[in-house]
Amino acid sequence: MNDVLQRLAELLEQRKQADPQSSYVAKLYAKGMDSILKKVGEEATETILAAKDGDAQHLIYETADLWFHTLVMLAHAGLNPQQVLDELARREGLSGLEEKAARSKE
Ligand SMILES: N=c1c2ncn([C@@H]3O[C@H](COP(=O)(O)OP(=O)(O)OP(=O)(O)O)[C@@H](O)[C@H]3O)c2ncn1[C@@H]1O[C@H](COP(=O)(O)O)[C@@H](O)[C@H]1O
Repeated sequence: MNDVLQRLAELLEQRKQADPQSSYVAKLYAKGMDSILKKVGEEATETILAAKDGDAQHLIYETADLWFHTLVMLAHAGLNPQQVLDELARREGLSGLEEKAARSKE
């Protein structure tokens, strides 16, 4: 896994024991999955708006916020980024149409 993702995933695990008063992530965990998902939705909307405004730095910043909140979501669900990377790796060998056909059989 990419070093930054690995370090962040480890930090997000450690934050499950942290005081919500001293940590943004611990505060999000304490609020629960619905609040985390609300942040994911807000950050997705902000990313879309940034993609449309044509400012590359703004788009990078908002995408980082979106990725970060999806990592918090995965951690709260007991999952880690490696599992998502493994799924992307599995798809590497398939064309988009093959992937679509495999999904329709599920
Ligand atoms: N990468 C991030 C990161 N990206 C974004 N954010 C926070 O996500 C929030 C983004 O939400 P908004 O843009 O809506 O801003 P906001 O109005 O302040 O957000 P809310 O308080 O309304 O939720 C901001 O508060 C940012 O500070 C992050 N907070 C933490 N991290 C990483 O997580 C680690 C642990 O953080 P703590 O738990 O706070 O120690 C940090 O060391 C960082 O590596």
